[in-house]
Amino acid sequence: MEDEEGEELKAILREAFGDSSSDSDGESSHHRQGRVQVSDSTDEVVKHHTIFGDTDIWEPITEIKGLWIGRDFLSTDQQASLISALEKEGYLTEASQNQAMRFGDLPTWALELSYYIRENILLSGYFSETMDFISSDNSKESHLFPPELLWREPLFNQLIVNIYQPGEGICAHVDLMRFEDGIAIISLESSCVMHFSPAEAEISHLENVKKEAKIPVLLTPGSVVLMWGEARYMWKHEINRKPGFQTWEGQEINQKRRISVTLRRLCPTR
Ligand SMILES: O=C(O)CCC(=O)C(=O)O
Ligand SMILES: [Fe+2]
Repeated sequence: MEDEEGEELKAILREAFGDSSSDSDGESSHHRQGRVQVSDSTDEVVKHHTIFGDTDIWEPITEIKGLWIGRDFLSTDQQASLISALEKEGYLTEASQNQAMRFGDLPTWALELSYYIRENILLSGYFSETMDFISSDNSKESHLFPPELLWREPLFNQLIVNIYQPGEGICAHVDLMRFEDGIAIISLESSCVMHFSPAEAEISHLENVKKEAKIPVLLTPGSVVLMWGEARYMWKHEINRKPGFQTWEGQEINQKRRISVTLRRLCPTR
């Protein structure tokens, strides 16, 4: 019975996220523009469409090295599939449950998500096996993810699902050192602003950064945040959803339930 359910879930996820070996997903299961699409003989330049993938979903947060956001990383259908996978796990049943954690062998949906992240980074146009084109700032010429992190196996082996009711958030923190570098956070449901501020102990290592700096990053549903290097070790991140803190471009963001899936890798135990 469990196996059957597992197979069913796998099928749903394959349909939504696509199979990395045969990428035949059409517009129906993929609202954002296709990742693998060739233009017709009219030769018109179709923005967003390249045979190498969606380069334009990725945006560096230029103030913070190693911080990138992939907007519309998951289509509306993919977000719905992910939410139903979380529902099937029983994570969303009780409003009082605000966190679920898994270590080691991740469930199929999380493995699919990990492969999908890797695939998108590889296809992004901001990835090089050698790091030699990396620029010293966090511009478009810099790196989305370092190759040694992208190719580790497994890419992630720990996940946390955070379920935030309106008004709930997470205090400023640097993720625990028991996790390796290279963290991905997928956002679902309500949009919110995550603020980054320099970690006190690291301020002297951060060039041209004032200690009171606070960098807002808008996390929209279906987006993925990639954090590595300075962003992971030298900056704290927080989400304050108390009234008055969630504004973007002068507008208050209506706060409903928000779900995030954080994927990380544990440091090897000695
Ligand atoms: O919910 C989020 O987007 C962030 C979660 C987070 O920072 C954490 O679990 O360490
Ligand atoms: Fe965190």
